[in-house]
Amino acid sequence: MVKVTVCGAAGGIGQPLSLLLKQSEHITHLSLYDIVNTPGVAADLSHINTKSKVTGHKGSDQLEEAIKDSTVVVIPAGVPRKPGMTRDDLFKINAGIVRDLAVAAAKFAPKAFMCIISNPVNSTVPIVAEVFKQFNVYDPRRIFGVTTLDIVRASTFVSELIGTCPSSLRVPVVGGHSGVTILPVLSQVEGTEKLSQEQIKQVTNRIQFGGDEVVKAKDGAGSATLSMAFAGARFALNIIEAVVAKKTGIVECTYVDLAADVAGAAEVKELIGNDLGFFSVPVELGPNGVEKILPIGAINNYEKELFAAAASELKGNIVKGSTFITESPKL
Ligand SMILES: NC(=O)C1=CN([C@@H]2O[C@H](COP(=O)(O)OP(=O)(O)OC[C@H]3O[C@@H](n4cnc5c(N)ncnc54)[C@H](O)[C@@H]3O)[C@@H](O)[C@H]2O)C=CC1
Ligand SMILES: O=C([O-])CC(=O)C(=O)O
Repeated sequence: MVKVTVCGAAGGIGQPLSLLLKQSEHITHLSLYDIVNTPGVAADLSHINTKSKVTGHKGSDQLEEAIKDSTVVVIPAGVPRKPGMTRDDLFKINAGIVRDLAVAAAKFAPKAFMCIISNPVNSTVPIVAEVFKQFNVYDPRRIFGVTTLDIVRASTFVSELIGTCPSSLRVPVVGGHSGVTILPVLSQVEGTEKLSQEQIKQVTNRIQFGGDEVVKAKDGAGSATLSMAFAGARFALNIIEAVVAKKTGIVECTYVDLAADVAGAAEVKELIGNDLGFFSVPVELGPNGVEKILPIGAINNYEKELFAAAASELKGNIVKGSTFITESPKL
């Protein structure tokens, strides 16, 4: 059985994400959870003639049934930004939502691969980690912050400049998932040497603030949903390929706990400093999730400046997420 549960399945991301996941022949059960509208979304998707059974679950009374024994749990639940807001402004509402979903997962699907989309990702992933620790089921190889949209955007924006095929251009983007904590490593991308430093700066800024571009264009109607659904499905399906189909050599940048006792973590910590617990790094996926953390590789002086500018904000975000759980009454 390969059960994938989408929490927030009736939302702007949740619906197209579920549609993309319904196309996978590896998934046998697609479980859709939300506090509204899931019966309709599930009935609709269930008519698609692919392998997975689709079930809809609405409201917290049905959360256990929704999430129980999931192989993968994808969480795009919570509120999105409006113009003028930062991702951190979403913490007030989304931290509690993500905590409650993490509690259900820790109790009823402790072995699930957790893919966290809800913002602020820099803080919500530490929240999930702390919840799993409290339930003594924490495995840092199985909890991921989904930063794939940054990579997708970077491939698009850089390709536009250097004239390559966007779907095959791989641009490493490490760090976190908000503004200056998003760190594109363009010096490692062949073809960028022909760009001026001004162009590099501009495209770096566009990647870091790509989310704001969409928030502004949607003008109060939310943030990226369709591109996020694409990115989220790519990430979740890569996990499934690695775990279920045992495909090797799949590498994605994703925001993980560097405490993961896996090859490569120490090397990355040396580059970014020991006190940053979570960081998006290139990860090789395997049957247990994070198989190997790959080196970030050489970065140039401009990128070193970006790394330095990211550290304090990212650290603050991580502490805010962790302490939301550790400084509250025991769950
Ligand atoms: N990681 C990333 O790169 C990105 C993250 N996001 C984030 O994803 C989140 C969702 O965005 P949208 O889908 O646009 O929002 P949306 O408002 O369209 O959908 C969110 C869904 O979550 C549901 N929900 C609320 N509380 C819930 C709970 N306790 N349990 C289950 N479901 C619950 C809502 O009913 C709604 O259907 C936001 O926090 C947004 O900032 C958005 C884009 C990119
Ligand atoms: O910008 C937002 O609030 C949503 C998001 O994370 C993104 O599009 O990267």
